[in-house]
Amino acid sequence: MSLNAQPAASLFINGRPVEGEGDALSVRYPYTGEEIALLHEASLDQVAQACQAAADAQPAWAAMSPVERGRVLTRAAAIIRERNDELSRLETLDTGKPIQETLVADWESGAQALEFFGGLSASITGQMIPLGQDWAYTRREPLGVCAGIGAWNYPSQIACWKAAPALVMGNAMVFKPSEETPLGALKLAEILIEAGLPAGVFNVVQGRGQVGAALTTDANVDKVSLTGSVPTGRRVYAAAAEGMRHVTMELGGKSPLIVFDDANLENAVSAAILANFYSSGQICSNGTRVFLQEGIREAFLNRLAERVRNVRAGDPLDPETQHGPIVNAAQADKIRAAIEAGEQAGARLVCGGPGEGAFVPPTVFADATDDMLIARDEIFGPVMTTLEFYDEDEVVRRANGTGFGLAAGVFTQDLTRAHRVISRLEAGTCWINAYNLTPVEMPFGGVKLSGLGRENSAAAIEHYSQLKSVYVGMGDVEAPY
Ligand SMILES: NC(=O)C1=CN([C@@H]2O[C@H](COP(=O)(O)OP(=O)(O)OC[C@H]3O[C@@H](n4cnc5c(N)ncnc54)[C@H](O)[C@@H]3O)[C@@H](O)[C@H]2O)C=CC1
Repeated sequence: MSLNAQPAASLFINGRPVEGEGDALSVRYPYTGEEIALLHEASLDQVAQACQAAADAQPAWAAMSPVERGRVLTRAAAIIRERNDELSRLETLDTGKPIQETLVADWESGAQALEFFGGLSASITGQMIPLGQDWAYTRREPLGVCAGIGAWNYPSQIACWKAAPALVMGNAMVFKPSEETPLGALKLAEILIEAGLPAGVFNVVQGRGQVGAALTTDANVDKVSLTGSVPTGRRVYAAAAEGMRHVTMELGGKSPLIVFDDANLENAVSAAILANFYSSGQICSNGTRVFLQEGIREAFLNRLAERVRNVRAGDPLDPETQHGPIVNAAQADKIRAAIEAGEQAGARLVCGGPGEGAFVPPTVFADATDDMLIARDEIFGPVMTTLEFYDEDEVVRRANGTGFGLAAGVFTQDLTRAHRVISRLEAGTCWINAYNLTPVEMPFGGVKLSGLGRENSAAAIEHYSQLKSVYVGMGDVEAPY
């Protein structure tokens, strides 16, 4: 079967495909390394053109009624669902993630975001504030042009999660996917046009960090929403600050998953698998520090090793495959270096290891300590670090002993302990007796270095709009002289 995934052109500006005038960008299928498309980055002029197209198109889009804007998004969701098979295959080629994942978790999650915000659109209202004779009201207005910058692990989902709330509020968007996974966003641009979005409201530029930096500081850009690493987040936030631009930062993590002695063992093991190995571990909210209370530790590790041994790794396009390759060789090397550091520091390898070529197997460390690199750094690969603990206060302190604060999970049958512990954890997105479920109805985002702002749910609306307050005088104006 041909793996050719060459799009009509590299960029999408003002409603049509446009070829990039910048450096070449080779897109490779992570499983075979084969080139599936050859794109070109946007030149800096083309970044400015895309932002200008967005600025020109935005006022008319914002002037449409909310129900009309919502309808466009709802139609786009339906088109995505009709083409889910084809889109998921492309997502698998772009990312290397198993087709059994992309069929249910990528475009489908994007469609849910479009559906959710499309439906919410018409019910977003302001406030009426009585002031005696006078009164005031508030209007929720668009910001203008929003820049979206994505990571490579969930490229199409990220594009939809950013586009849906931005567009529904009457903003226009220029989106730059990760240079590793540039294909899905181009499909989203086509689908939105087909669904009735006016030309120029959603544009796609391609490129590496330099293109992202130009987008962040373009004079037409009012907001930047980034999904990426903490170092990139720092740079983008600082650059955006110069123009007083709004930001949403969805950054990395090293999240704790705490398993108390009384937890349901099988569910806790399942959650730890979902928290570490889905998408070959390339998920920002992963619970990569698994704290095991001493009484459950041995049974947990035995059962985990038993289940991980059954994983089916292989060709991501094979529907039976559960574990795919790492996105590229550089990332695989980085993961292997972390595994080596774990072994050298004296942590015990329970299962897995460095693997070969594009593949790193699900890897579990035991007997780790908090100061080891594998317990401190985001590895962004299938590496779980387990740590032993004795009591609640201790585990809360250790779980919070990180600069990150994206997510956290607790497994226990004790209702009051579950809520007590969660309330003390410094994390933006938490789970009790579950892990890594991110329904569109629930706000998603981090605290501390893991970012600011929230995606999904009605909370995202606040981050893609600004409030105007209007005081209405109903009587005479009294002045002192
Ligand atoms: N919190 C969240 O929702 C998520 C966070 N992530 C995080 O993303 C990281 C992995 O993704 P990567 O693509 O490796 O991240 P990255 O930080 O290397 O790149 C992210 C994006 O920023 C762009 N970029 C790089 N330098 C830039 C600059 N100076 N100005 C503007 N844009 C720039 C890149 O081209 C890319 O599109 C991990 O740390 C992961 O935790 C990933 C998925 C979800």
